[in-house]
Formats: sequence, structure tokens, C-alpha cells
Amino acid sequence: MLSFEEAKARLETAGQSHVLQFWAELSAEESNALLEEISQLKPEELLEHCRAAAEAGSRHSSADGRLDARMEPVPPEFIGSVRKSDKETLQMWGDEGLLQISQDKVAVLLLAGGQGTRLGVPYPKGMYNVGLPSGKTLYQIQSERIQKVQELANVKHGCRCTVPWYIMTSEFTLEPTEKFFKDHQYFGLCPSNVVMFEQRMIPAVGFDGKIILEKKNKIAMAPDGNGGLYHALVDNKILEDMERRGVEYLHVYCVDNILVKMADPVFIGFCVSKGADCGAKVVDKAYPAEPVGVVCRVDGLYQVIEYSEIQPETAELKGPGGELLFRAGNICNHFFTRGFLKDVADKFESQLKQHVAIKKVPFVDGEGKLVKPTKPNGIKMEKFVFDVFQFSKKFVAFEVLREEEFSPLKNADGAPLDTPTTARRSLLAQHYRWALAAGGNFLDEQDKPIPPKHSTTQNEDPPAICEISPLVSYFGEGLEKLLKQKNLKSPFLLDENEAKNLVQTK
Ligand SMILES: CC(=O)N[C@H]1[C@@H](OP(=O)(O)O)O[C@H](CO)[C@@H](O)[C@@H]1O
Repeated sequence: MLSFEEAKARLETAGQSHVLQFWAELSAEESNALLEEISQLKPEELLEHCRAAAEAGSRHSSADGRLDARMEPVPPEFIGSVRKSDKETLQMWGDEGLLQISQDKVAVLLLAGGQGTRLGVPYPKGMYNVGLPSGKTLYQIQSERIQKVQELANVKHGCRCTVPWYIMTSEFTLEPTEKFFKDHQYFGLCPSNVVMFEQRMIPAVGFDGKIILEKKNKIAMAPDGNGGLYHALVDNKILEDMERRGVEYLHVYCVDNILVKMADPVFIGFCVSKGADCGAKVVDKAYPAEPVGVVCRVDGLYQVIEYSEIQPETAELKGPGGELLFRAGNICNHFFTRGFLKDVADKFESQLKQHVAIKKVPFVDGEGKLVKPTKPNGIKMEKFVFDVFQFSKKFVAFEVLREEEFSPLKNADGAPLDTPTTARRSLLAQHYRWALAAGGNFLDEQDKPIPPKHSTTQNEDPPAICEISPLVSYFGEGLEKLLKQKNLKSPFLLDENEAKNLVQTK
């Protein structure tokens, strides 16, 4: 660890001497913690970071329109689509994906370093329970999907494959996530195949270019955005781990989408058969101001323009058929080859754009009292995971069905969209559709038939409650043999035990 003198010199070089202003008041333990924090910061990088943040803050307007004029939509012929493809093609991609999975070539990587500020919980989002009949958390659902996709590949190819699960956490989420997994015996996964690592944290900076102190001995730090992935892969030797395991393809996704298909064989198979090194799943944007990024091209290069960085007028532009011109909504499900990630790590990481977020950052005033600002006072710099698309040699977009694949949990209940209620509803509506399609009949509590309803809107609950464990079915497969012509009493929970009962009562 640094000595006081070294820390002082380091901070002076970066113009940040104020970080030590409360030094004389700190206990030995407190001062050690501060020295430890300072020792993580490299003086030149810090100087540059603070300079760039202050400059970005002074001219900040995220949606400044600099890119809008150069944006063009992805030509439809460059988008693979679940809706527009026939059954055989989808089957072919799915088979290809399962083949790759069966050969241990596929891993999933979860971006879980965020603080879930909008959701308003003090713990990692993945630990959230949206109120399903089973009480499962997002982490449990995801873990069970991994187990099921492994099983599908095993059964098809007579193997015992592994889909390793890499989880990128941050200083905020690592400890609670690790504990949660341990407390739940990794939800049935082998701990050695769940690899958690931490992304970097960087200081929040005031408009004057000075690091913000959130305590007398603590710098206000924030994760470096989900694009911090590329640094973190190197810092934690994750690419080496993948190589050792023979992983060639990675499905990267963010934690909050309750419908995420982990290592989706169809998506993997599509990307692999197109020879892509980089790919993104998209859904048709629901309305112009929907808070999703749009996949598009800028100066001929693939890019995502984030919802906070697009001008409203651009988001509203319509194509010839009245559809949104920029409608390829990014659902934060990406495909990368290991080779591509290595290239990014070796050659391109430093070129990734810094995005600026102006936030309210709690700070200590000159007297050391904590102030919760009412106006934004700090600049946080973030990298975005999708900013590497421009370096891809062969990029593909893959359009999937929103009702099957996208229902993110962003906000607390009470907000109109993307809440625990909407997430729960989307999952239950999906499982209800699967059960109907498999030939099940629902009964109410008085054993009266509930008339089937084949589509429900986002704002209504399905007429019967049905939850199907991912351990029983991954994307609706295999249900006919269990549910056909069966009377299912709502609420109906199809877990592995119930599946066994149903087989026996054939
Ligand atoms: C930097 C980044 O990855 N932003 C993603 C991500 O947004 P957040 O609001 O940061 O969760 O998830 C959205 C989908 O839920 C996607 O549309 C958007 O582009």
C-alpha cells in the first residue's frame, strides 16, 4: 500500500490534493482505507479522467444530435428474424447452437455490476423476486435455464456438457452476489462453472474537475459502465479461462430481463452459421421514446445509439410503411466470439467512447458533513458494452419476439413500465401460452373451465396462472407429453415434481 507521502504526491500530480483534506481527523483504520483506495488510482489516468470528465460536463447534453444526422437504419436484409424465418430454418439454427453447446464451446456472461438505482433496492438486481408463485429470483431462473440448455444438448448429443456462467459484478454487487449463490448452493450448478469477477470502479468528478468525496475517507466511486467488461476480462484473466475451457462463443446479457434465453441455441446457431464475430438481438421498438438503444449504422459502421443520446425527432422518424425508421431496439443480448473479444482487449479497448452521465452524487462538505444534493453535481463516465460493434468484421442483428424474449425489470412498482409487475406478468403470460399450445385446459378454483385466451396485452394478467420451471422446459418444448388434454387448476406450478406426477398419471 502507499505511504501518506506517496499518496499525497500522486494526488498532487493529478490536481486532486483535496482528497486528503480530512487526513488529520481520520483514525488509523480510516486512513488505511483511504490509502488503499488511492493506491488503485494511477496518477496519469486520474489526471486524464478528471480533465475529460470536467470537459465533458461543461459541454454536456447527451442527446446533442451529433450522430443523428449520420444514422441510417440497418437494412432489413442484414437482420435475421425469428418472425420472418420458417420453422425449418429456426430448427437448423437451434440444432447448430445445441451442437456448439454440446462441444463445450458456449458460455454465458452476465453483466451485473449495476446498482439498480431505478428499481430502488439496496441489493443486486439478480436477487430480486418479482412475486412468481415459485418465489424464484432472477438469478435462480437464469441458473435453471443454463441447466436446462445443457440438458437439451446432452440429450441430443449424448454428452455431459458445461455452459460456464461468467458474472461480472462490481464493488457494489460482488459480495452479496457471492453470498447469495453460496447460500443457495449455486442453485444446482457446479460452483467451479460459475466465475464471478469484478469490473473497475472510477471516481465521480464535480464540474470543477475535482474528485467527489462521499465520506471524509472515501472517494465517490462508480462502476465504469457495462463496457467496463473489456477491461475486466483482461484484469481478471477471463479470456484465458475461456480458452482453457475451450469456449469459443459467448452470449453476453444484462441481468434484468426476466425472459432472457441463456445461451439461446437459436441465436448462437444463427450467429455461428453466418460466420459472425459479433451479434445483437433486437426487438421492434414499441414506441419512439421507449428507453432502449437502437441498433443502426453510423458512417457505415454498426453501432447502438443509446436512448439517452438520440434526439426525440430522430427517434420519431417513420419509414415508407409508417413503421419507425430506427426500430431495431437493443435488448442487451450480445454474441461475441472469443477471438473478437481478444482483438478488442488487445487493440481497441482504449478507443471505446466515454459516455457522460450527470448525476446527483452525495458528498461531504468542507466540514465533513454529508450532503445529498438536490441538483446534479457530479459527472460519471461510463463505457457501453455495445460500443465494440464498430470493430466487428462481420456483425449480425437478430430480431426476436418481444413477448418471448424481452421484459426488463428497471423500475419499482408504481412506474408505468418495466416493473416487477410487468416482468411477472410477461413470464406468466408466456407460460400460459406454452401450456395452451401444449393442449392443457385450465380450471378455476371451483373446477370450472377458464376459457382460453390466446393473446393478452401488456396491461392484463393471463386468465389463468401458470408457471413452468425452466428445469422442465426452456422455450416451451416438451410440454405436450405432460399437458395435452390435462385439466390444470390455476394457479398451476409445473416444476420437476409436478412433471413426474403428470407423467405417472398419463
Ligand atoms: C449501455 C447499455 O447496454 N444500455 C442498454 C441497457 O440499458 P440500461 O437502461 O442501461 O439498462 O439495456 C437496454 C435494454 O433493457 C438497452 O436497450 C440499452 O441499450
